[in-house]
Amino acid sequence: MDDKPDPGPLSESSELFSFGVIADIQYADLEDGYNFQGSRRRYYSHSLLHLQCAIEHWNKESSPPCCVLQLGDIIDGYNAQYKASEKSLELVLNTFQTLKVPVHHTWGNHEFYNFSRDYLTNSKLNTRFLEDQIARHPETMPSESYYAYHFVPFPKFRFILLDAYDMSVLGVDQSSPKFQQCLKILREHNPNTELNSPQGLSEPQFVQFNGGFSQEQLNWLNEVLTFSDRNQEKVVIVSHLPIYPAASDSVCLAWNYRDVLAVIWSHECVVCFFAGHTHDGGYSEDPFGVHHVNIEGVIETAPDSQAFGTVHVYPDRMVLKGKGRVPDRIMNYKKEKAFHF
Ligand SMILES: Nc1ncnc2c1ncn2[C@@H]1O[C@H](COP(=O)(O)OP(=O)(O)O)[C@@H](O)[C@H]1O
Repeated sequence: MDDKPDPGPLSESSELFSFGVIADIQYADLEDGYNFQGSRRRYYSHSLLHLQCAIEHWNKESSPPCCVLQLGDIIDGYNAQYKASEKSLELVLNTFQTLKVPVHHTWGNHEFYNFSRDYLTNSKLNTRFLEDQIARHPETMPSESYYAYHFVPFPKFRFILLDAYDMSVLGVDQSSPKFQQCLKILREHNPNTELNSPQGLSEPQFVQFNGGFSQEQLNWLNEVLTFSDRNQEKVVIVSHLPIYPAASDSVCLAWNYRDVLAVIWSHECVVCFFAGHTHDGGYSEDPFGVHHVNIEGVIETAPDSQAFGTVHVYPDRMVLKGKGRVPDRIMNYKKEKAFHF
């Protein structure tokens, strides 16, 4: 199944560590279905078998990954309709229990179709306990009002998990001021009666199934990246929603993707940004040398294929080795920014 050519010559330098990536499992105990347009088949129950295969692969690696990044939408919204949200989540999380390394969970729209933000905060999908704190830098501590944190899986490498539904009408108490504020933003950009429809929009990302980043979260991100720049760290950012138009269907972008890009582009340290949501995947290197990688969704992956990857980290680059429909990618660090160990 993995008969793709090698991703090009690798330099003599040795691998420092690796990590796994997987997106949009969207498990449900249902017959196959289709996406909204009817153009992509969705394999709701087979997605669990895809996850099991990915975990078996990571567990068997001679040099195991340091962790796995689960990019959100772990179970499908249909579970809520069938009152199966908790049962399905338990099944998928029990499968993740067989993984021998930690998993970091990101939250996507389907998390909010099934659960409230409060429920998620108190659930096993909250992996903030895996965060690292920076002593004497309280400005790098995330607030409790969004689900985001950072951690250091290997010296000089910082991973940041972002909350792309910090500003959203999903999962928020409808009587709260935040809900009213988010609904106002959404309505200002989307006059459609059906707020999930991007029809006629000049900014098609303003749909109900997307969300955005609050100024508070962006300020926090800026502080963490400032610390990373100063300490010559390499940074990997993870979010359910993509932020770079050339790597994604425009309907799938975060509402205020430009604001996140502006923060990232004002720093040197960011190597790559991993997202899910766009089930067809995508990749682009932006003009500032940041690699945007959208991982193909498990839910739209046929039983005879696969959709996950392992990223191998070297002193001068990261190499994504994809399985099945996830392509290999070489992500060189910005010029002059390679580590010389
Ligand atoms: N073009 C559209 N017009 C109206 N509703 C839509 C449109 N695209 C998606 N939706 C609705 O938005 C919700 C999320 O869409 P879905 O494709 O299931 O999201 P995801 O890709 O995250 O699985 C669903 O309820 C779907 O019916």
